[in-house]
Formats: sequence, C-alpha cells, structure tokens
Amino acid sequence: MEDYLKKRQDLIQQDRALRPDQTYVDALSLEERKADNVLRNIRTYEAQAVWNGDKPAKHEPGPSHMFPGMAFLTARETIVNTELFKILGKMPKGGLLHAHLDATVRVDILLRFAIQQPAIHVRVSEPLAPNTLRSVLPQFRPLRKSEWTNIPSLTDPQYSSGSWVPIQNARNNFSIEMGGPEGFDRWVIDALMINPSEAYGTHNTTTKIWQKFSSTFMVSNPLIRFAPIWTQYIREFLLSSISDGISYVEPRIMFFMKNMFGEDGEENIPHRVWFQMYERVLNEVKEELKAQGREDDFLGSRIIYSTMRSISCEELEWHLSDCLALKQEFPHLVAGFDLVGHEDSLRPLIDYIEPLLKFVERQKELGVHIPFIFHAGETTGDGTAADVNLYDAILLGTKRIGHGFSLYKHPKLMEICREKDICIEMCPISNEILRLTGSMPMHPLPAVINHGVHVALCSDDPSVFGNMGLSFDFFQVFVASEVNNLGTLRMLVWDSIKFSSLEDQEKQRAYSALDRSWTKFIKYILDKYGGSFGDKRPVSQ
Ligand SMILES: O=c1[nH]cnc2c1ncn2[C@@H]1O[C@H](CO)[C@@H](O)[C@H]1O
Repeated sequence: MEDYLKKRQDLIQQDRALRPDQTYVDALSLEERKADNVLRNIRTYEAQAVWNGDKPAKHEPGPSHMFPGMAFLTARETIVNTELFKILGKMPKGGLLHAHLDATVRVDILLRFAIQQPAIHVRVSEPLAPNTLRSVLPQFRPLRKSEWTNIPSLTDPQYSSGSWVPIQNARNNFSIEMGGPEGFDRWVIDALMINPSEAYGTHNTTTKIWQKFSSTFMVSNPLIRFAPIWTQYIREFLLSSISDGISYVEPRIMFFMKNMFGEDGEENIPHRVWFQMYERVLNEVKEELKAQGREDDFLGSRIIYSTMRSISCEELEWHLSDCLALKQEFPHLVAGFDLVGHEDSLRPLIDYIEPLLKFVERQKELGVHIPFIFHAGETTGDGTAADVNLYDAILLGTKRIGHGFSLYKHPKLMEICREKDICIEMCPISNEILRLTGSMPMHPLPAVINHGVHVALCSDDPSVFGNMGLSFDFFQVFVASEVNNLGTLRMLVWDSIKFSSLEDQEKQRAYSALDRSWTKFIKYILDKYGGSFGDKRPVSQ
C-alpha cells in the first residue's frame, strides 16, 4: 500500500512538473502558501455555497443548474458577489495581450460619449416598433455641420427611414411605448452586447452568434472612429484597465478603414494621426498616474496593427506597407501585425502567403522588426481551414497565437510552441460566448498548460461580452480546476509581461513593480481572509 501511494505521488508530480507554473509553485513564499490555502478554501467553500449543483440557475435559456465555471452570461451576477471575485479584482494582472480596442469600453459609457456630441446622428432603415426593436439596428454617424438636421424623432409616424436624426433628439423623443429615453439607451445597448438569450438560445452556434457579434462592431464603429470620441475612448480603456489591476495593454487596433472622422465630420484623418492621438492620451494617463505617485500601476501600451481577413492580396499589400511606415514613425508603439475576423468563414492565412512572405523580406531590407501575432485556430474544426491556420501562423514565425483554441489537438504544434516559447493568448470567456465551448470545464486551457505551453489570459472583446478587465476570465479559470492555485495565477500574470512586446529593460521595471504590488495583494488576502479561511487544511491534490 505504501509503495502504491509513493508511486501515485511520483506520477502526479511527474505529470504536474510539465506545467509552466511548477517553478512558480515551488518558489511560493511562506506567506504565499498561506494565501494559496485561503484561496483554495474559499474556492471549495463557494463551490458548495454558491455554485451548488442542486441550485437552479437564474436565467433561461442556459444551464439549468449552477456549477463552477458555468456559462458566463448566466453566471455574471453571481460571480460579482463572490468573495473570490472580490479578491481577484484586487490582484495585479500584468499585461492584457489580446483585446480588440473597439470592444474594450463599457457600452453605456460609449453611449454617454456619443450623446455629448451634437455631430452624432442616428438613422434606421426600417420603421421602429416594439416588435422590431430587436431586429432593427441603429446606424450612427458624425455629420458635417452643413448636414446636421433638426428632425425631432426616430419613432414618430412622420419619420422617413434613412433620414438622420440628431442623437439627442432621437433619445429625448424616443416613443414612450418603447420606453422613452431609457428605452433608447436599452435599444442601443442591446445592439452593442450579446445577451444570454442570444448566446444560449436564439444564436446558439458559432455561425449564428458571429452574425450578432459582427453586427455589434458595425453599430459601434462610426462612433468610435470619430476623433473626439476616440480620444475619450482610449482614455477610458486605459483607466478602466488600470482600475482592474492591469498595468500594460497591447490592444489590436483595426486599420481596415483608412480614415477616421474629424471633429468637422469629414472622414479624412489618416492612420498616423490615430497613432499621434493614441500617444497623446497614453502620455496624459502616464503623467496623471505619476502625479498621484502611482507609477507602478501603469507601464504603457503598444499597438497590434490589425486588418480584416476578408481583404484582397492587393489590399493587404497596402496595409502591410502602411504598417511598415507607421513602425518607422512610431517604433515604440507598433508591436506587431495581425489579421482578424471570423476564421471559420473568412480567408485563411495561406491565401495571403505571398504578401506576408514579401513583408518579412522587406523588413529585413529596412532593418525593422514587426512580428506577426496571428489569430489562429479559433475554431472547433478539425482539419478545417481555420484549424490549419495554426500551421501557417507557426511557419510564418508568429510571436504569440491569438486564441489557439484548436491547438491542443496537434501534439507536434504543442511541442513547437513549448520549445519556441510561443505563448497562447487564451480568451476563455470569449470562446464560451462565441460557442466554441459550453463552459470552462470543457475549455482546452488546462490541456495547453498541462503540456507545458505558456498562456496569457485575455478578455478579447469585453464590452460585447461584459467581462470587463481581466478579473472575470481569471475567476472562471480559477474555479474550473482543482489544480490551479496561487502559483498558476502568478505564472499567468508574470507571463503576460514576459511574452509582451515590451523591451527587456521595460520588462525588468514591470517585474519590480509587480513584485511590489503582489506583496501588497498577498498581505490583503491574509489580513482580510486569513482568519475566516486560513485555518483549514489545504484541499487534497
Ligand atoms: O475573437 C475574435 N476573433 C477574430 N476576430 C475578432 C475577434 N473579436 C473581434 N474580432 C474582430 O475584430 C474587429 C474589431 O476590431 C471586428 O471586426 C471583429 O470581427
């Protein structure tokens, strides 16, 4: 018996030793071990008290009963009231390495920014009525002053479809039958987010949910791509990330459209001016934090240049040279290049191989380096074009892989990622809402970590999904595995800096800042919860 138990222990240890968090687990300080004990105890306690499988879930449609790591949109309200979530909210997170900028600011805040801009007008292409509110989308646009209208309402019988109404009129005079001004807000917010009825009911397949998902970007794009709103948007993105403990952000910015709307309503602001605006806001935020003595809380940001994987090779060539020119003008801001959009239905990387290979050569001639940071394998497919994107992303030398949801099916690719230190930007809540997985316990993240591949945990499109910051993704991952522990959290946080596009010196600064805030975090856990959750024995292996 003793012999068996020894062999059992050895086997478990050998298996766990492959995980990249093992070195972190081994190095936990005494205080961290105590804090780890507290976290595990709270997880066990809440698995029973909150996520008890006998309890009915509150929402329809969705899972009928509660469980840890259950469908996020039905669990969200419960999550925010847990002690574990409150703790994770205080955790320093390091870097956010995968988020689409235009889906990072709470939609009610974006709407508030829009309402403050008299240039913003709204129209609909079909009459709005209580029974069409869900299907008719608002179309926004900033207009030139000469085009401003004083049409009073979107919902009057006199309104003729396609005419532009000033946003304030549209809101103030929204028909009482459809909820008045608050009804207007709800209508816009519904168009910008995915709700549980859609994800788990009416749109419960990847293809269906992507239709709704894409439409949210069509609604928000002309608002965000208006210079006065864009600067406010970036500022809010940075500040809200910082308030969730994120100290560095590397958003993907969509440069598919060549120009932004200026304050005068002309659509003529080119990409280099977008960069100038981004840099200005970034510096303002850094200065403000410095003035408050909070330099450790924010180290900066770099941008991943992105365009759509639907364009032609000629259009891609234009974008690649645009990206090169921007890298030369803003070397400290351009982190990499990516192609985005629904992998299952749009073009695979192999379609673009010529311009992509030429781009690599051109960089060598110019002596610049813009790594590819490709989305690949964001699919349930096996051997489909989206799955096969993984081979091309790796052959093209991708620095990290966006999603890599299907990577775990490919042992050879897992081995290459492990050996070449290709980090996987995993977005578990996004994958669940976009219907690649039903819940966290079904998600491949543990398989990837168990094979020794590094992961950065990311939120992807938090304004659409409601997983603002990184606390929600950390929560879902932490409760869905008995193996995950404080060392795992530490690995995910430190890796988000290690695999970022920061320079070595900046990384050193980031690690020192993290060391300081992590120590405070551990002290917070022990001071607040050490008494009530510290004395029990650690949960078994
Ligand atoms: O998870 C994702 N995979 C691929 N593309 C995405 C994802 N999330 C957002 N976008 C794409 O990024 C653009 C906004 O910047 C949108 O067009 C959207 O299709």
